[in-house]
Amino acid sequence: MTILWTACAFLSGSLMFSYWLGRMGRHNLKYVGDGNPGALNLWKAAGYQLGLAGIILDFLKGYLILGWIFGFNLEHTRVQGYAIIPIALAPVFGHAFSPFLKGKGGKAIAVTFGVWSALTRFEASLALAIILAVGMAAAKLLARGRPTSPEADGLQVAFGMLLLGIYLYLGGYRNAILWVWLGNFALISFKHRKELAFFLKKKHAEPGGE
Ligand SMILES: O=P(O)(O)OC[C@H](O)CO
Repeated sequence: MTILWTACAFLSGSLMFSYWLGRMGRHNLKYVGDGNPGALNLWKAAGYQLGLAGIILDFLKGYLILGWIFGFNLEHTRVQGYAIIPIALAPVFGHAFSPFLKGKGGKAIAVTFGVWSALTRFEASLALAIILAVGMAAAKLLARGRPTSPEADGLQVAFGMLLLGIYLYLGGYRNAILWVWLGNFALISFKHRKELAFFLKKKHAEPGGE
């Protein structure tokens, strides 16, 4: 059953709603902004109505499938022990490596919120949203109101996910949930590898850098 549920969750995550909404509005998100087939670029290309629809649908494809499989309550779920790990990670991997885009999916931020909403009844998603909002406000202050770079945004997302892991650990979440977080964190870092590499290179290029 675990394999079947994992396959269903992967298929749900691989549905590229933002990308398809963009195509319906004659926008190819591969050529918008950073080329990510996600809701932010849909918003930029087609406006806030479609952008919001993209965010909601990309969120729901993680939330609803896991809610259905886990029964919207992880304390009394029919899925036992570590079986939740592949199932919970499947929507995120589905979006990141969608077969509908020949394996080149998106950065998986919106679906990550859906997954953590289903796993923790919104608690971890709220924590992540607050972490990212505080990070964005701090970055805006540092940039003195100028728009932040895509590299800085990517660093913030990866760092936010790292802080979410600390939050889950301190919150006493069980090992299986912490493994889900580790997989999600690794994937988000991988999908932002160019942005992270930019900062690593910059540090090495600085006088005194190794
Ligand atoms: O991470 P995605 O692919 O869900 O896209 C969402 C937003 O565009 C984040 O930048």
